[in-house]
Amino acid sequence: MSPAEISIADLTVSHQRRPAVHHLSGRFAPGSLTAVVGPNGAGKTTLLRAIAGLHRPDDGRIEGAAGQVALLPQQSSLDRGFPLTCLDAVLLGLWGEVGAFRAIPRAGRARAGAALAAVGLGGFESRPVGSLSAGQFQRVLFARLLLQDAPVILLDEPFNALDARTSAELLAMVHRWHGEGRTVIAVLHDLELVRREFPETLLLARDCLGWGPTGEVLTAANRLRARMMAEAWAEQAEACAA
Ligand SMILES: Nc1ncnc2c1ncn2[C@@H]1O[C@H](COP(=O)(O)OP(=O)(O)OP(=O)(O)O)[C@@H](O)[C@H]1O
Repeated sequence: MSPAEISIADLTVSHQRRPAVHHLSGRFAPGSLTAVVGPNGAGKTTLLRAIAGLHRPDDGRIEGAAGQVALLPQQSSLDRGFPLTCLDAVLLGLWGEVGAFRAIPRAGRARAGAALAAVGLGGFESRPVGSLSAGQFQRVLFARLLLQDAPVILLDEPFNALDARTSAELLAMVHRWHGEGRTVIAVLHDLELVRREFPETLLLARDCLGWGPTGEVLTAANRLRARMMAEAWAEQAEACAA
C-alpha cells in the first residue's frame, strides 16, 4: 500500500452559509492513525465528508484525497429499511471500480463474500441488512471498507453502540489497516480509547484547537476551550467574512 497524505489548507465548509469547519489547516501524514474529537456539532462529520468529496468547501483546499478514500458513515445516517442483502451492501464498495450500472464481475462477488467472512459474517450473504443487529451491520460496513481497499480510510464513530467484543475486533481491523501503511482517520467520542489507541489527534470545535500527538492535544486546557466554544456557538451565525 503506497502511503497517502491528506493536506488541508485554510478549509472552511458550511451548511446553509453557517460554517461547520472554519479555517482548518494541517496534514494527515502518510500512514498516520488520527482521532478527530470534539463536542457535538464541532464539524467532525462535515470534515470527513468534505475529505470524501461529499461536501464542497466554501474556501480552502483538500489535497491528496481524490480517488484515495473509503468512508464509513455514521450508522444513524443510514437507512436500513432499503431491501439490500448483506452481499449487496458490501458490493456497493465496488461502485467506484465498476460503476453503478455495470454487472459486478464474478470475482467481485467472491471478494465481497470473502470480506464478509473476514468480519465474522460468513454465511450472511443473503440476509437482508434490515434484519441485522447494530453490531452485525457495522461488520457489514467494515466488510465494504475491506472490499474498497483504499489507501485512506475515514471512520465516523466506528464503535458507537457496539458491545466490547465487536468493538475489540473492529479496532483490531483498524490497527491492521494502520499496520499496512494506510492513512486512517476516525471520529470518536471516547477519549480514553483515543488516548490508548490513537497516536495522533485533531481536536475540532469548528476551529482547530489542537492537531498533533494525542497527549499534547488532549490537555485539560484544550478540552475546556472546546467545551466553552461549543457553549458559545451561535447556530444562526452567518459565514465569516475573513
Ligand atoms: N446537512 C446539514 N444541513 C444543515 N446543517 C448541517 C448539516 N449537517 C451538519 N449541519 C450542521 O453543521 C454543524 C456541524 O455538524 P457535524 O455533523 O459536522 O458535527 P459533528 O462534530 O460531527 O457532531 P456530532 O458529534 O454530534 O456527530 C452542526 O451545527 C450541524 O447542525
